[in-house]
Amino acid sequence: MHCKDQISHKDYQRTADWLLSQTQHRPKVAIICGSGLGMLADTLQCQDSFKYSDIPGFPQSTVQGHAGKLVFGELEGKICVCMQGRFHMYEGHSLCKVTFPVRVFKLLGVETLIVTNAAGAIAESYHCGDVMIIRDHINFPGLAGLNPLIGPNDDKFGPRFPPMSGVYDKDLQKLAFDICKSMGVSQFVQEGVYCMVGGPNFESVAEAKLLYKLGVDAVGMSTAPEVLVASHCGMRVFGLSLITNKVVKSYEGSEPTNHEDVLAVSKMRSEMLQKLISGIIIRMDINNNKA
Ligand SMILES: O=P(O)(O)O[C@@H]1C[C@H](O)[C@@H](CO)O1
Ligand code: HPA
Repeated sequence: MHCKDQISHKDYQRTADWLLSQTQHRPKVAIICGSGLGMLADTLQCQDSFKYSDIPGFPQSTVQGHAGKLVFGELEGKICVCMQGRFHMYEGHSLCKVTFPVRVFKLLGVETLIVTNAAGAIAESYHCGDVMIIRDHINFPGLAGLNPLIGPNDDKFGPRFPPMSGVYDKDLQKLAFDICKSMGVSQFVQEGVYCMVGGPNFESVAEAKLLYKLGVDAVGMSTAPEVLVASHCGMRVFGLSLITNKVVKSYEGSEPTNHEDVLAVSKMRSEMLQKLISGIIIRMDINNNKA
C-alpha cells in the first residue's frame, strides 16, 4: 500500500521533461511549504507557476492551506522551485506519490531541498510561534514499514540501503542560526527532533506522553518521507518546523488541537519564515544555470 502504484524512472522523467519544456528556469534549490506556509513562494521573482492538476503525473493536494501549485522563480538571482502544498500519507496518497515531486526535482537538477512544516510542540520549553531547526527525525511510519523506498531499488537514484544519520546539513543549520541572530529573532528559534506520525488525527494524551519519553521535540504528519527520498538521491537537506500548537500532554483542562489554529499561527509567522528562508538561499553556495 505504501507504494501500490510503483512509479518507473520514465514516469519521473516524463514529468521533469514536461516542466523543462514549460519554463526557462533551472532550479538548484527546491522548497516544500508546510501547512499555511505557501506564501514563501510569493518572494520569488520572474515566476512561472503551474497548477498541480496541469502537470502530467503530479498528485493533487486536498488539504486546506495547501494551494496546489508549483512555482519556479528567482531569489536574488538564485533559481528556486517552490511547492505551494505538499502531499500527505493521510490524504490516501501512497508514499511514492507523496515523494514523487522530490525525484522530479532531482531530474530537474535540484541539489538542495528545504522542507518546512507545521508541527505541535512536545518539548516543554517550546512555545507557539517558535521555529525549530530540524536536527534529526523519527520516522514512525518508516519504522513500521511504511517507507517510500520499499520495492525494487532504482539504482539511478541511490543505493539500496541509504544511511539516515547526518541527513540534515550541519552547515545550513549553522547558517540558519546566524541569520536568525542577525534578524534579531533568536529568542523564537529552537533546534530539535521532529517526529512524523501518520495522522490525520492529532495525538491522544498517552501518545503525546510516549513521544515526550522518546525524546521528540515536535510532532507532525509529513516531511520524513520527502527527506528520506531526497537524501537517498544525494540532495542536501535542510528542514524547519513552525510550532503551531502545544500538544496536549495532560488530562486536565487543555484545549484540543485543531487545524484552524495551526493555520492561524502559520500566518502569524509567515513573514519571519519567508525572510529566514530567503536569507538562507541568498547566502547559500549554489551555482545557477539558465536553460
Ligand atoms: O504539511 P504539514 O506537515 O505542515 O501539515 C501539518 C500536519 C497536518 O497536515 C496539518 C495539521 O494541522 O498540519
Ligand atoms: N500533531 C501532529 N501534527 C501536527 C500538529 C500536532 O500537534 N500540529 C501541526 N501538525
